[in-house]
Amino acid sequence: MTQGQDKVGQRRAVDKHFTILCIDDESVNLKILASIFKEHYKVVACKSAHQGLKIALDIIPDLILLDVLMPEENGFELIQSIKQEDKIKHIPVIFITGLQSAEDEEKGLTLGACDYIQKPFNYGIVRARVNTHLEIIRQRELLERFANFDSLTELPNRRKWEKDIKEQWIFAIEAKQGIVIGIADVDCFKLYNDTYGHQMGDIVLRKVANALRRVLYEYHGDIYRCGGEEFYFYLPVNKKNNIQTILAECIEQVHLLNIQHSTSIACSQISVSIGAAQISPTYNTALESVIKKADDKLYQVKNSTRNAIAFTEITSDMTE
Ligand SMILES: Nc1nc2c(ncn2[C@@H]2O[C@H](COP(=O)(O)OP(=O)(O)OP(=O)(O)O)[C@@H](O)[C@H]2O)c(=O)[nH]1
Repeated sequence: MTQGQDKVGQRRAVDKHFTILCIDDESVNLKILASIFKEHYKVVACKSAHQGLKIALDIIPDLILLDVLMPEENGFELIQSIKQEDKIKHIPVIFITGLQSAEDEEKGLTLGACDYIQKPFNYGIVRARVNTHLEIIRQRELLERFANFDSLTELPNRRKWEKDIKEQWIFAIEAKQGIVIGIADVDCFKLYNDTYGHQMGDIVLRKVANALRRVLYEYHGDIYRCGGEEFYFYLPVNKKNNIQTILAECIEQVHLLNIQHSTSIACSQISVSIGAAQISPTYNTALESVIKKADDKLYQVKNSTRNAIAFTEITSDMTE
């Protein structure tokens, strides 16, 4: 296989993650659309607006190709229903229709369609227009990724933390499950930079991030880089997770990196301090107060030995 072919192959593999939902009451049109797109995208076809809405809500496609004239509910009515559903209102809809007047086209676009293609259509034009809209989605996904990730450690960043922790918090409340919120901070990192240089410091941050992530992922938690050498994390509490053991494993895995730190006052190797708070939250508990408790605990360790854990279990009325 040539390098060029390989690239095309990779591109196709990436494209396959897009799903196009085609809604048209004519089987022959659905067959044509499937034949145009099935090589590069996943195509789901359906023959009525009612069914189309149900499928869209179920599979959340990346793009919808929609006929206008259909028995019972028509495409103009369906797009209005789509735009009222939070889960799918962002999905681009392209009308493919036999209606050829400027008024109809204006109506379709005003109702929120991103494009309007008249039948009989040219295969190449349909393909090009669909590709353009999927390319916009691809770019948006890329931007979102960059906006949510820290390029040095490849961990999600503070922006993502703020979004995810709210979701995890709500999940814990509804599932009546405990959650641990923690902060891990590299010890004497300024001294490390001063002794070994900033570039070596960057390598340490990457390695520490990786070591902590490996442990927390194993127990279905997640970790975020929220400051220079400060990592926020959460862990779900369940019968299988012994929290104190997991936190001790985090400390241990950082030790096992075996990175010498001759000027540290905490340890002769790179180490982290961890502050963490466990709670079974209710709608009356404030997430910020639990993060503050974890921060207080971290402060406590930093003011003593460092290279250790300070953990507290708090009740939903915030008493320890
Ligand atoms: N190499 C590197 N250093 C960073 C980065 N972000 C922050 N830092 C450094 O991290 C150091 C943090 O210093 P301090 O807040 O004084 O904390 P510390 O020296 O780790 O001391 P304790 O937390 O009290 O143990 C500063 O010197 C920052 O310059 C980064 O991306 N790369």
